[in-house]
Amino acid sequence: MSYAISYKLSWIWSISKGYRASLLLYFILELLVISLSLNFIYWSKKAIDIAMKAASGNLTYAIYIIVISIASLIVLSSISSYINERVRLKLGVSFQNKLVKQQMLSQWQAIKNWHTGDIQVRLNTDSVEVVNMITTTGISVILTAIKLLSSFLFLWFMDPQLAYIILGLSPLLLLSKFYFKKMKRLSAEIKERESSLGKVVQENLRFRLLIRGMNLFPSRWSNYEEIQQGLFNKRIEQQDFSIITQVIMKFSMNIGYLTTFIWGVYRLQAGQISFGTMTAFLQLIGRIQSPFLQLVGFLPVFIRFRTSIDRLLDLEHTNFEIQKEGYKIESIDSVVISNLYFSYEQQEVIQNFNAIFEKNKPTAIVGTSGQGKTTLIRLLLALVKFNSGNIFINSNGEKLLLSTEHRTNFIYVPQGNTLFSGSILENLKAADSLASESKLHQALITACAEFVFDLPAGINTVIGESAHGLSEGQAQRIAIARGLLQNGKIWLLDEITSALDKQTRKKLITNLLLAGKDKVLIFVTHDKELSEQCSQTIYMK
Ligand SMILES: Nc1ncnc2c1ncn2[C@@H]1O[C@H](COP(=O)(O)OP(=O)(O)OP(=O)(O)O)[C@@H](O)[C@H]1O
Repeated sequence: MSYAISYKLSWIWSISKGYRASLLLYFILELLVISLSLNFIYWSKKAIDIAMKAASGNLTYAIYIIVISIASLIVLSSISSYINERVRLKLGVSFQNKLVKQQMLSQWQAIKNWHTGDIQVRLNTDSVEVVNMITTTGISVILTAIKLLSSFLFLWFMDPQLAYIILGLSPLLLLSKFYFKKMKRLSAEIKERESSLGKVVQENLRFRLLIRGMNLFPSRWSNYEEIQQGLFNKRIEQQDFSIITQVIMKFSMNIGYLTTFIWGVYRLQAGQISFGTMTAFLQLIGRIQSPFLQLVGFLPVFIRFRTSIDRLLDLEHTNFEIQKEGYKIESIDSVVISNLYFSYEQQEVIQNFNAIFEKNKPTAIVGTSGQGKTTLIRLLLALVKFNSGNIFINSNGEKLLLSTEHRTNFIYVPQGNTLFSGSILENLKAADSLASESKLHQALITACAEFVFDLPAGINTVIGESAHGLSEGQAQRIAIARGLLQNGKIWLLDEITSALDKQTRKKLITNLLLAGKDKVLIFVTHDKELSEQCSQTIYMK
């Protein structure tokens, strides 16, 4: 989507909050550097003229000023680069933190619509593009324009005719609509292809074993190669276009230099200018041409920046959950659902659903695939909002309307493999960073995960991405232990016995029913043995 310029500007302005003073200081220092460098040109011209007896004055004094100008120039430009680097890094981190946090809090619509590979590309490349523009490139553009203008005015004061000739020779055609349009199109196409590549790479790597196992390697590889080739072709097209524009630029730049040189030499011979003025001409032409070249070089960066803003704004324009501090409820008697309706977009998944989940009375929720069991869990965890009806928690006779702040009272063990890469201990500590050794052991024992103690590195065993290195049943039991460490009074356990053998399943059910006897227990399950041991069974159909 393309956003209005005023909207983009106010967005950028908001990103720079907290860094504006440092950016202003950087800008002022760079301005000083520009004026010092012009001062240097003026005094070098003067020194040469004094030395050639073309002007009167004190040569030692002129040299003194030249040395001071150069020394101050070095000091000031070092300080300004230091400030700029710091701001760039700090702003980069805070901006990326904000974006990652938003994405971690995104609601189901965004999760469904946005591929993590695409999000990663946007977070890693587009955010860098925006931060660089705010901290460095944007200010450099203004400074370069000032440099160009001041050098041009300086030259104009010395020789107006020459100044006009140089201006006329500048490759202004590069600022044409054609150039902008083509660069904008190429930049958008490249970014789109980068996102597509990000998606395929992420999935091809995540499922690499499965892909080979399912004999899908040839098709997934050719899919990858096709996208990579498309991206390569677009980059080549952009490179060729840049090279052609650079050639045009260099050509006119050299003509500009030659013109100045010939013009100066003839005027020097005719005695119309001094030798000092001639050297100042040659220095100034460099000082006009190089900022001009820089300004033209900024154009593709600027075009990429505009595309990046659109891409990041698209990402930001998704729905996010407002973070609220968790609130622990002292005592929970029951969770009540009444007349609940919920739909994903057009599809109604839950209609007029009613249930009471009481403590000491474990509930089994059963139903065929696609009936809305996982959706019900999402509703209980306030991860999705229902259309109508109510969910409330009964606590000592008080009815608390369910909201995200109550999530901290839940223990949720999702189905499947949900361990993070790192050690088993790190996974457990993610739930309770202060858990004592005995608490960790107890959780593992209740979850029938004693096998952890027999591993060569025990609880410090490192597991790979998606719990690589553990069986599905083992990963599931560690995930249960992790859930148990959270001290919630409402337990939501989704298909926790699906990957276990009969004996372990039986033991796990006994352990959980015992450990959770004063809790509100809700099992989503296809396991008949488990549902038979529950006080009530709710069928979803
Ligand atoms: N993020 C989503 N966006 C749109 N529709 C969804 C989404 N998640 C689930 N659905 C739809 O909602 C319906 C219920 O899905 P849900 O995952 O709750 O079923 P389930 O009973 O848990 O199934 P299973 O036993 O297979 O896990 C399905 O028809 C599914 O297509």
